[in-house]
Amino acid sequence: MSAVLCLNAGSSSIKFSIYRYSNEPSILVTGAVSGLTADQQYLTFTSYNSGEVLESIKNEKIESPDHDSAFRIFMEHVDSKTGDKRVVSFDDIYVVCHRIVHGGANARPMLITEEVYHELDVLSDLAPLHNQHALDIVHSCIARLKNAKNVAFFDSSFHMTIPRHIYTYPIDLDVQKRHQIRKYGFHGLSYAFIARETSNYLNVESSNLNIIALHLGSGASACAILGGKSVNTSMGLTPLEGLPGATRSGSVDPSLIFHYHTDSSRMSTTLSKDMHLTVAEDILNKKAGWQSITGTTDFGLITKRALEEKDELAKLAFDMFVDRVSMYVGQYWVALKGSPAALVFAGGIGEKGKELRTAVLEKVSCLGFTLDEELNTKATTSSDVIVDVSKKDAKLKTLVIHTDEQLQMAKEVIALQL
Ligand SMILES: Nc1ncnc2c1ncn2[C@@H]1O[C@H](COP(=O)(O)OP(=O)(O)O)[C@@H](O)[C@H]1O
Ligand SMILES: CC(=O)OP(=O)(O)O
Ligand SMILES: [Mg+2]
Repeated sequence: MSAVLCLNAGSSSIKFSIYRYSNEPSILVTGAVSGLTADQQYLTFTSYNSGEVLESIKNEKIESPDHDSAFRIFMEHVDSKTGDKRVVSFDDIYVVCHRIVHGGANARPMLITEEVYHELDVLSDLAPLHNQHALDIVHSCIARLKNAKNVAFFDSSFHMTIPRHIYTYPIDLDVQKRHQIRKYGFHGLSYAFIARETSNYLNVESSNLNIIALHLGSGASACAILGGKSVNTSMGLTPLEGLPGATRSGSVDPSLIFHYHTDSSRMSTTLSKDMHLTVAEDILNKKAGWQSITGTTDFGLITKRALEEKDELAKLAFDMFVDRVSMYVGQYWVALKGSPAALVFAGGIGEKGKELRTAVLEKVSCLGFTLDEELNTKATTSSDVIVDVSKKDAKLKTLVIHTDEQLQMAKEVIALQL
């Protein structure tokens, strides 16, 4: 048997899937380790035999300090037998697909050679919560799966269709050119998955598909898709721009950092003159976001505290997120000339956060989007890839899509016959 291993190193989780290598990839093993930015990590793991569940572990508490150790734990499970059966052996793995968040201006997947590895290593600074973790895993795969090819899939590739006046920043053009500074955008594998699934669901040719897509997880972004292509997205040079995340500030006034001083009651740029730029970057990427307001990275918990326990700071974080997300829906409504066919929610929060969807829909209902509360509740636990949560006969659809970056990579690698 020939198999494809797909690895998706997110900022707070790592997701893994192994498929049989065939025209329509069929699932053999899938799993995730979540909570990598929290005190406790959880493992989920399911293996299948001809579509039937063979072994299932749900949210088992584990200790995993980083992405690479989570990957090792997953591989130990793959290697262990259930009864006398092993669903897939390491020797079966023919190709490993790695989700690499920052791929520079590369529009296509690349076979990872030593040269490509170093090229990606250089980009690590531009995705400080992602690229290095993914590259550590590439390293482990090269050492452990000696027969397998390693292919890099870039989250930024999907956005290479964004027009120049949108991807250009209003700063010195020579500097931008010299340092390849531009809006790149991320979550592209998820948006490619969403675009394909929505186009099938709505029975609209991909070249006619206009949607606003929201990928809301530990990192959150919005994307305007016009004619099946990304024409704008909220993340930028790095995944820091745009919406706030679990530990990321999202867009703030760039001067704010010069006034950021925890030990002084006075505001002055001279007080922060000793703040090194990497410290600033660290604060905005790792010590900001809703964790800095509420003390937790768990948006499910924030929602519960905000709406059930009436916790003031949780409510503040919740309302801030709803505000920022709704503003992008408005902005992209204009980008799509008022003609999107659907608003799509995806990512950990987009898929599980029914309260968040309700709150965002309240804000954007003036545009014509609707939400059926019963379907909204069902969507969170549904195993369907797409759940239509709009009201009956709504012209504009509101959809929840259980996005799957691993399956997107598997389909692409098989189509490319890599
Ligand atoms: N019931 C829930 N309601 C809202 N958010 C949730 C819920 N369960 C999990 N989440 C959030 O989903 C996020 C993880 O999203 P995910 O897209 O899986 O992760 P990553 O960004 O690491 O890829 C976490 O911030 C978590 O708090
Ligand atoms: C790009 C990004 O922020 O990804 P994730 O949400 O998986 O951390
Ligand atoms: Mg993710």
